[in-house]
Formats: sequence, C-alpha cells, structure tokens
Amino acid sequence: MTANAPIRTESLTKRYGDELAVRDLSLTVERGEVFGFLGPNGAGKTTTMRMLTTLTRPSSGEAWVAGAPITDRDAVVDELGYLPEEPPIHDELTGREQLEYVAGLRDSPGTETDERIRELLARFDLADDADDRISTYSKGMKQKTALIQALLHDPAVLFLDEPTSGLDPRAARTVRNLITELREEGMTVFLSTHILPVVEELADRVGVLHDGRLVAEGSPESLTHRAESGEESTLEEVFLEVTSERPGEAAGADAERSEFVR
Ligand SMILES: Nc1ncnc2c1ncn2[C@@H]1O[C@H](COP(=O)(O)OP(=O)(O)OP(=O)(O)O)[C@@H](O)[C@H]1O
Repeated sequence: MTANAPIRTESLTKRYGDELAVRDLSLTVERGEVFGFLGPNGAGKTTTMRMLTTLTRPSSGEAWVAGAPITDRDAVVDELGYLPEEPPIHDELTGREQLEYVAGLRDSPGTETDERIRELLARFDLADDADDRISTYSKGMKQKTALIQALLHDPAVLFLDEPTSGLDPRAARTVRNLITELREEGMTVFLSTHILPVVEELADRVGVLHDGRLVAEGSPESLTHRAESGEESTLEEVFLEVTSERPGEAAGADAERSEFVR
C-alpha cells in the first residue's frame, strides 16, 4: 500500500547555503487523501512543494510522486497538478485562451482538449465568462481558472498552495467544495495553508512543519485528542504548541511536544 503511495518522501532535505529549509522529511500520503500541510511562515512548506513538483532539486533524500522519482521530471510532471500561491495566469488573455495556452505547453491541443476545457469551465461555473479577459475576473474567478489549469491533464495528485487565501467567503467556500469533490473522485491532494479551519474541514491527515522539520503528523482527531488525559484541544492549540520555541508555552498547552510527534 505505502510503497505505491501517490506521495512519498524519504529524508528529503533542502539546503540554501548554511540554511536548512527542509530537514530530513519523511512522509507518505495515501491515495484519495487530503493531506493538510501546516507550518509557520518560513517553515519550509513551499520549498517542500517545489521539490515535489520538480521545480527545486533536493539537496539530499528522495521522493516519489505517483510512483515516479522526482528526479524523473517528465514522468512526475504528467502526474501532478500544481496551484502555486501566485498562479501564472495572463490578464490579457481570456479564460479559454489561458487554458488553451497551458494545454499547448503540455503539447496536448486538439478536440479532446477543447472538450476537456469546456467541461471544466462548465463544472467550475465559468462557462459564461470564458471569453472575457482575465483582467475583468474577480479573484475567485482567477483562482478557479488557475485550478482548472492545474487539472487540465487529469493529474493523479494535486498540490495546492494557499488555495483559498485572499478569497471572499463565498469564493473560498466554492474552492473548498471543489476540493471535497475532487477527493471524492479519488484525487490525492497535498494542501498547504495557514487557515486552520480549512484543514479541519478538508484534511484526512495533517503534517506540521516547523523550522524545516516535521513536528507533528496524524489525523486532525488524533492530534487534538490527548491520549493521556482524554482531553480535547483545538488544532490551533496543537499548532501553537508544536511550533513554539519552548514546548508548553502556548495557551492551555500542558502536554509534552513529543506526544504529537510520530
Ligand atoms: N530560493 C531561496 N533561496 C534562499 N533561501 C530560501 C529560498 N527559498 C526559501 N528560502 C528559505 O527557506 C526557508 C523556508 O521557506 P519556505 O518559503 O519554504 O517557507 P514556507 O513555509 O512556505 O513559508 P510561508 O508560509 O511564509 O510561505 C525560509 O527561511 C526561506 O527564507
């Protein structure tokens, strides 16, 4: 099961000069899971995503996406969709032109692609706006366009960096619902965000990165339930505790940090 996991890393490490941005990261995400990737600013989340999406080479360690080693860029890129925090979309194009352009980059023009674009535009409720320029789109419409372009080639694994940040509540709800639907269809989703309620709602499992290290991992329930005392804490309390410089300093934190570390 785990050997064929859609995402697997072993001692993945990235060093920038003297700085260790990601240290010895080993984790597995199973098929159909939404994995919530949390961590304070500068923890190493984006660096991890950039390694897994082949945009940055690891300094050491290994990783596989959909069974392919991340050193095999062509194989990995076919299997993944990536929504970065600032998606590359061109304001001067229409939504449809943007999607055709991205499909062309992947060398997949043709009637099948046109049909897929039509299908996704309809599904994301953008069909009526597809021939307007992106410069006229709201932030939510731009984000949906970026999500469609990440899904165009029907990837097995989707990497999302802050997919709801900056969206109004209705647009954020739409994006969250779409993620839920994709998971129900068997998509594996690696979701990095600072918004804890998004993780609470969507994630089957959570990993917390602090200073490049994985300091907690498990289902939201297993992280918030304190086995020793039987008490419940919130994900926010857990987050504050495992990412504090001094264990136990967060409000209400009374458990050892090691309780959360797997
Ligand atoms: N290209 C780079 N060159 C040098 N250092 C970098 C580079 N990219 C990231 N870093 C450093 O690596 C560390 C991790 O950064 P990263 O952007 O991965 O964190 P993050 O968890 O995504 O943060 P945020 O939540 O603020 O986006 C930071 O200390 C950052 O300064």
